[in-house]
Amino acid sequence: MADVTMSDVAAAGVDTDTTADEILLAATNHDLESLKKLLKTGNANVQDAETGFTPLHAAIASCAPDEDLDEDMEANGESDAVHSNALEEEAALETLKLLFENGAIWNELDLNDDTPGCLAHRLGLTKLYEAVVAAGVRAELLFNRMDDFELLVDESDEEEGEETKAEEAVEIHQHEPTAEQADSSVPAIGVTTTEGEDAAPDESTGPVKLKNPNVVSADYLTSELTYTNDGKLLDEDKNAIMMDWETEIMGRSVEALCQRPGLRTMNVGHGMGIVDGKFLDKNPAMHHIVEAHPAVIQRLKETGWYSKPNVTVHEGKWQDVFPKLIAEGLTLDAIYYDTYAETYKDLKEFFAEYVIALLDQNGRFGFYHGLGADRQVCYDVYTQIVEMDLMDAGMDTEWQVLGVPDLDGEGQWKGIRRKYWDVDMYRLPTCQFLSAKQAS
Ligand SMILES: C[S@@+](CC[C@H](N)C(=O)[O-])C[C@H]1O[C@@H](n2cnc3c(N)ncnc32)[C@H](O)[C@@H]1O
Repeated sequence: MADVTMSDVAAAGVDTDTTADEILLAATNHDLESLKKLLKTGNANVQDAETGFTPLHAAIASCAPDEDLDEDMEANGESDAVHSNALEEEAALETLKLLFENGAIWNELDLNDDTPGCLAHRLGLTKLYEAVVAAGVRAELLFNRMDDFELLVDESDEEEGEETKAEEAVEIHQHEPTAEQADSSVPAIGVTTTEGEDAAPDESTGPVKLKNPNVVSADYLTSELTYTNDGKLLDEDKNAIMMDWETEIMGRSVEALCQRPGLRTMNVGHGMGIVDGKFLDKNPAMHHIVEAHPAVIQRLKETGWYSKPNVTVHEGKWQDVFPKLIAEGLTLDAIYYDTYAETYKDLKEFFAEYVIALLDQNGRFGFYHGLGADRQVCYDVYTQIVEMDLMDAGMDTEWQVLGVPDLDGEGQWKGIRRKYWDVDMYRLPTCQFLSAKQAS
C-alpha cells in the first residue's frame, strides 16, 4: 500500500487541523504558555466532540478531586492532598482568566447540559465558580448595555423619520437572538418532563425571563389558562405561571414591604391572587392590582376582587396602565412586581422608568426574583446584575435568604412541562431609594 501523505489527507477533505484538540488539552493541563500561543490563532470556544467541553469546562473538570489518589496520600500520612488540590485550583484559575481574556463564553453548554459554572459548583471549586460568576456579570452587563444602545440608535432613526426598528429589535431578541446575543445570554435549559426524562432543549437562548424562557408575552396573553385543583396556574403548554409553594415567598415579600397598616400599595400580576390576599391582610389605605390576561381578569371578577374595599383593579399591561397613573399623579408606598413571560429587560424598564415615578420617596419596591433560577450560576449572576441596575436607578437593595422546599421530592413538577426553579434558596429583594436609606 502506498504511503499516505498529509497533503493526500488534506486533498481527501480530512480535517488535519489539530488546534482545537491542542487548546482543549492545554486547558486541561493548565498549560498557560502553550495556551497563550494557541489562542493567538485558535478559538477559546472550541468544543470537544464527545463531551461538548469548552476549554473552560476542561480547565475546571481537570480539578475534580481524584478520590483514589487522595485516599492513598492520606493513608500514607501525606496530608498534601488538600494542598495539591489547592495548587491545581490556583493553576486552573489562571487558565480561566486567560480564556476569558481571549473571549471564552461564560455560559456555553456541554453535552451534559452543564455550563462551566455548573461544573465548578458541583465540584465545590469555589474560586473557579466565583471567577465564572464574575465573568458572567461582566458579559451580561455588556450585553444589556449593547441592547440599550441598540434601542437608542433605533429611536434616533425614528426621530429622523426613518422607519423604526426598535420594536423589531426587541422582538428579534425575544424570539431568536443573533449568535452574538445568544453567546452572552443565559443558556437554554433542557426540559424535564414529569417522568423525569430529558426532553429537547428550549429552542431559544434569549434574554433572561422571570419564569419560562420560551414564552413570549404576546402569545401568553392570548393563550388559555388553567387554575388546577392542586394549587397551580398553568398556561396552554402546561408551563407553570404560579404555584402555591410560593405562598411563603409572597407572604414574606409583603411583610418586607408593608411595615404598618394604612399604606398605599400596588401589585402587578394577580396570578392566583396569593400576594394580593397578603396585601389586604395589611389593611392598606388603597390597594391597586394591575393585570393583563383576560382569563385572570375574569377570575378577579368571579372571586369578588372588584368589590373589595379599597381595591382598584386596572385591566391591561402595566406598560399601558402606568403612564396614565403617573399622569394622574398617583403615589404609592409599596409596589410589588411579579409578571409572567416578561424578560429582565421588562423588569429593568419597570423599576428604572416607572417605579421611580410612582413610588413615594420613603416607599419600598419588591419583585419576584426568579431571574435565572433554573441554574445556580445564572441566579448568582443575575442577583448581582439586578442589584447593580437598581443602584443605577437610585435604589438600595436588601436581600433576605429564604429556604425553598424540596420541590422534586414533593412531586411539585408533576404535570408541569418545565421546571422553572432549581436553586435551593430564594433571595427576596426589598428596595428603597438611596436618599431615604441614607436619611434613616
Ligand atoms: C406569576 S403570576 C403572579 C402571581 C401572584 N404574585 C400571586 O401571588 O398569585 C403573573 C401574573 O402577571 C400577569 N401579567 C403578565 N404580564 C403582564 C403585564 N405586562 N402587565 C400586567 N400583568 C401581567 C399574568 O397574567 C399573571 O397573572
